[in-house]
Amino acid sequence: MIKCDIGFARKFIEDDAYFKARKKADNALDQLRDKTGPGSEWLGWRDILADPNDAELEQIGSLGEEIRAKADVFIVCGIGGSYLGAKAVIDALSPHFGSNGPEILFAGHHIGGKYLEEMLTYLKEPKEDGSAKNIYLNVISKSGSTLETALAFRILRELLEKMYGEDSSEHIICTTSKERGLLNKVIDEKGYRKFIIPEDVGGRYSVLTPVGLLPIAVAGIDIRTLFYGAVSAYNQYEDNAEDLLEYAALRNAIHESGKTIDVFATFEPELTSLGGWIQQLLGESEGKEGKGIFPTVATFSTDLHSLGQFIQQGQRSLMETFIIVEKPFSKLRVNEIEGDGDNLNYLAGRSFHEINTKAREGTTEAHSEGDVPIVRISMETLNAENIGKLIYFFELLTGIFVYSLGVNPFNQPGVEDYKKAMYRLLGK
Ligand SMILES: O=P(O)(O)OC[C@H]1O[C@H](O)[C@H](O)[C@@H](O)[C@@H]1O
Repeated sequence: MIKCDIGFARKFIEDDAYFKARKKADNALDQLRDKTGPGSEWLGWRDILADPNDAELEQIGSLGEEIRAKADVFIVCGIGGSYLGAKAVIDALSPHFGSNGPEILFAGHHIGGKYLEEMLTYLKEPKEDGSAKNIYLNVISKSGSTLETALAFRILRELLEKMYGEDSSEHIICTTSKERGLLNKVIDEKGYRKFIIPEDVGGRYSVLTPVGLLPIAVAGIDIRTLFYGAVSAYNQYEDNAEDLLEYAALRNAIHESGKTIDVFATFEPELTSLGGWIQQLLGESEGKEGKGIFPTVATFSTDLHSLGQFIQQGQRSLMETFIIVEKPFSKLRVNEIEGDGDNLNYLAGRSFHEINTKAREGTTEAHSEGDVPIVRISMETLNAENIGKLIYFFELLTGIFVYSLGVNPFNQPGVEDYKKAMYRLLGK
């Protein structure tokens, strides 16, 4: 179960304001369930959990295994919702160093030429035994026309065609919409394998579709456990969404009170990328019509040594949301040394988990005293099931909170503005 504790934040909000916001949250949940809110044609992220497609999970799982067995390198080519979810889950559940399967690289998520150039060089370099790397490429784009992704795909596709000739179609898997978009033209031409992104699931809500699931499976993570974690959260909140309603109401009341920034912070470096996924999910959903609380991401205690000063004493425009793992997932303890030259023997025998927990408790105390409302979201252990639950927790929270602001959570009209200006400047 995902726990949500608003206790450290609730005291910053008057009862009247909270109960008013709570009413809005209750109505927002009704709108989601009855499909009566704006953008209700985009609620497929709920439907896929209400009626799981086991055959597709099986198919993605076995392709993931096949690629794991064959590939040295697997490239995820996508941007925004087409890579952030996969990266979040993979980083949360994979080893930091070394690899237990193909090396997973990301491309198509920016226009940095040096990065792509160096990637090409790296891909062409032989392995230690002198043989060529076996490379697989998963291009992921619902629209098929996103410039960053399309450009990287063009460059990488050329390399794979040079390396594998006719067989290159074996090495390229496309994840895109059923019929729309330019990628479908290329798929028809070249015969690439294809996975479909349901029309009614927007990019930032798509991690539990083939968009996220194939890369996650290639990383060796059990996608069924992940997916069914989300399914159990779905069932739980269909039954009782009290926690989420409280959190959405509180966030709404904090928004009303004029706070403009929510720092999504974790004390576990494994969860930094999860912050990136939450940032898009909430940010693109709520940031419209002059409304929203800007979601930003921090990893503590690292960033307490850079952003901590501002959070403690800078402009009081902040709230924080801590993402917590309760149980230790490392055994490391502090060793005792003779002479205690570094004065750390007082910690000897204690685990890093305990020290990290004290850092979190100390931060909660200090930031609360600095008038920063803190919400604590926690899972008991870091595993695929709980990450699945957390994914649905934040998807549903986003839907409820953004509807309670009176905003459509499922479009992103503002993103087009930079694209239009860029295309004009490029002479498209
Ligand atoms: O999957 P794609 O169509 O390439 O879209 C990738 C991303 O870019 C867009 O500009 C949107 O703002 C995002 O919501 C989306 O996730």
